[in-house]
Amino acid sequence: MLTAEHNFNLMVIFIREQLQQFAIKQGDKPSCNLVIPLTPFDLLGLLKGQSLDSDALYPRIYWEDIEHLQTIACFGAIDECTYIPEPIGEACYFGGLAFQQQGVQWADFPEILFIRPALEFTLEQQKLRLTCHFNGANSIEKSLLLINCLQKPVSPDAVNNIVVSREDLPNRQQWAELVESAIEYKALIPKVVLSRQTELICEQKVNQWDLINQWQEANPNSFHFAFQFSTNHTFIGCSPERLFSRENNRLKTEALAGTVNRGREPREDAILRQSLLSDKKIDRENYLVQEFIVSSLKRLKAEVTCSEPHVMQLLNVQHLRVEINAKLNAQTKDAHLLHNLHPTPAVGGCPKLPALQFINDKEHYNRGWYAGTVGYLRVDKSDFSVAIRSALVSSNKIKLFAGAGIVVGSIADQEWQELENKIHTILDILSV
Ligand SMILES: C=C(O[C@@H]1C=C(C(=O)O)C=C[C@H]1O)C(=O)O
Ligand SMILES: [Mg+2]
Repeated sequence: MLTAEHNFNLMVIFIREQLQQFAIKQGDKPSCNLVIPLTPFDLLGLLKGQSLDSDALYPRIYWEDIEHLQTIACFGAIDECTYIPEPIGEACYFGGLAFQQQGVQWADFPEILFIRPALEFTLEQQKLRLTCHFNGANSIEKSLLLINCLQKPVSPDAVNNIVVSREDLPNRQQWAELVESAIEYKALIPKVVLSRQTELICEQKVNQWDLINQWQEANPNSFHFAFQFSTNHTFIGCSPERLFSRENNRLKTEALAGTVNRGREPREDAILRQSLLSDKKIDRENYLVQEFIVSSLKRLKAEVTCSEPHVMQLLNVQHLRVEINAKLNAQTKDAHLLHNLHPTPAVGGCPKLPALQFINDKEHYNRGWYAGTVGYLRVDKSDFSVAIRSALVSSNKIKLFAGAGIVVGSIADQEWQELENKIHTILDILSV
């Protein structure tokens, strides 16, 4: 175990020695991962410290679950799948699914992408470990190469950038038309979630690691993630919503839908909070999600229970939330869960297919990984967040995404305001 005084270079030497000893014991075809305990340091700082042109260190992934049980930074890949893999042994895959498997044209972000990382730094209960993942010959050499490229962490700074322009797609007028046409379809599609892309151009290049750092400080009770598959684009997010987590055959999921803003003072906040629990339109937004999740799980022969609705408070908004627990059928795999649950009517609509068709036909831009799902898969455990409250960062551009569920009784102006509230935290960080 390293002591706190050891600097980064000593840590690299230490890791190299461990890898070399492991190679002597295992030969060049190791049969298990190598796990090395390290003195804790900041993982966002480690991601920030890496040079953009260290190709071997791509993909770069950051992940923190909503309960803060684990914070993870991954570098490099020893396997890449454009399908949902079924992990065996100690394998772990990080990745995600786009919102819709139709017409995804996001550079670097295909319909499905999962990678098995080469290096995985995991901070858990204040202890840091490095897991070197191996598959076959020369694996240890590959890990050594990556370790030799690693540069020391650089502490995240406050975001200090000026936004010079903003463009909404759809704009306010187009949004009103979109909401109106969704309401015209209400008999066929009782709920559809419509969304907007807001493109900000900043004066300087945006540091995505500083941005996610500040975003997670402002909204700690969320998942925090970043996926960077090449120099050009990083998809980041600070999402309050879980698609599901599974531990062996125990599944946790939720219906999170229905939004009001936070009050300026405690009394107003409490009134708004109460309105979430009593408003009919909000109840409908949420209930349609719950119904979809429960029936999807029952179709997979799971035993399902739901909690009473309660309120989840974030910095600028509060949501109605119902917890759903299930005991899975022994045959159910993560791929079944992903294909059956994603996208739920929290981001798509219901009935699922007509709602997705409506979004595909009418929305003004391509959602890509926004409202998709991101997370990881292992044999015994998997965890996926719904990729909302997310942004695509490239150079000096940030595309911010926000959506709102449209049901009978939705009013375009109020839903526009809901979109504004949902991106408020990040606009605040950028002082727009
Ligand atoms: C689609 C988003 O959020 C979803 C829509 C909500 C709503 O309309 O009330 C609330 C939470 C999420 O289910 C988003 O934030 O982009
Ligand atoms: Mg809503």
